[in-house]
Amino acid sequence: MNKPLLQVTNVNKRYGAGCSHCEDSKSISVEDNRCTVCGSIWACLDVSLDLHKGEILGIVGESGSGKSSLVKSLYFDDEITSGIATISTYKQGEENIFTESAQQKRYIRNHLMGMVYQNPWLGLKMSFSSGGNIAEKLIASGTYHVGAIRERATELLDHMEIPLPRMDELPRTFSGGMQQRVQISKALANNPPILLLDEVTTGLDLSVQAKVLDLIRKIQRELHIAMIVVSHDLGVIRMLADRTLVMRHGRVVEQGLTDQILEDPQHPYTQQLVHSLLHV
Ligand SMILES: Nc1ncnc2c1ncn2[C@@H]1O[C@H](COP(=O)(O)OP(=O)(O)OP(=O)(O)O)[C@@H](O)[C@H]1O
Repeated sequence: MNKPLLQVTNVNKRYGAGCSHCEDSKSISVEDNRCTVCGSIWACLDVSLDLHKGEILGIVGESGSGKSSLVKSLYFDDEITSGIATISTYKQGEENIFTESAQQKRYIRNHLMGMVYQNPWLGLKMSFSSGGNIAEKLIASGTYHVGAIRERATELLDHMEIPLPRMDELPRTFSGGMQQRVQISKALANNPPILLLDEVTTGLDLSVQAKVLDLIRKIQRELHIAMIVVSHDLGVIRMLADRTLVMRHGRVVEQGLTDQILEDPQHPYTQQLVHSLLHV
């Protein structure tokens, strides 16, 4: 198989000062990721994953399992404690992006990745119009021509089924589902090969959620973009992900093809998740 587009190896993310006891990840219980000595929380423990070109990788787990910490670290919103991540189209996949300079990290964020947050206030500037939000991302990645920006914004908003007359309106006046669609348009503005989506449909009404999920599937099919989709909801993961990683207390407890995980979950925690999905 080709080299993964994104390869993450043994990522650890700790909140708190840490101590000699928890430096050894084996001393952290699989039932609780808090260090019993210093109280630090190990949000990610030895997390490794591969993301291939054009695939959707789902990350599922209950609240607090470390999913957001992982994607926020990949987008450099948060610093990791240790670990490696490489992107095959960045410096031939030979540099650990976590140890790059602030300037290089900005380059990676602006050219190689897009991020869609659960909370649209984190991904959008509510005092800019929706077109202005897309312009901001395009300018950050080196597109300055006003006509080209306007054209790209029109194309993206149309793709996400946002009525074009609303391009000049503030997203603060939009519904939750529309805000998420503007956020996705903004994240796609610079054509990144990798899109990170963190609980993007959580909190939306079911019909609105279905529309956003459909649009995500559509853009993945049309643009062949690789995505990491984080959700506590296995139903969302089932709709979107080719492969799935199950996280619990900071650790990856199971991974495989989504269909396989749904049909024959191996870990007791995954069995519980699948059972609750089938019995709602
Ligand atoms: N800024 C922070 N300071 C201290 N602890 C944090 C911080 N952010 C997250 N944590 C802790 O890290 C662990 C993992 O949190 P994280 O948000 O990554 O989980 P999650 O699986 O994304 O859950 P959710 O969907 O509820 O956000 C939790 O125990 C959480 O309390």
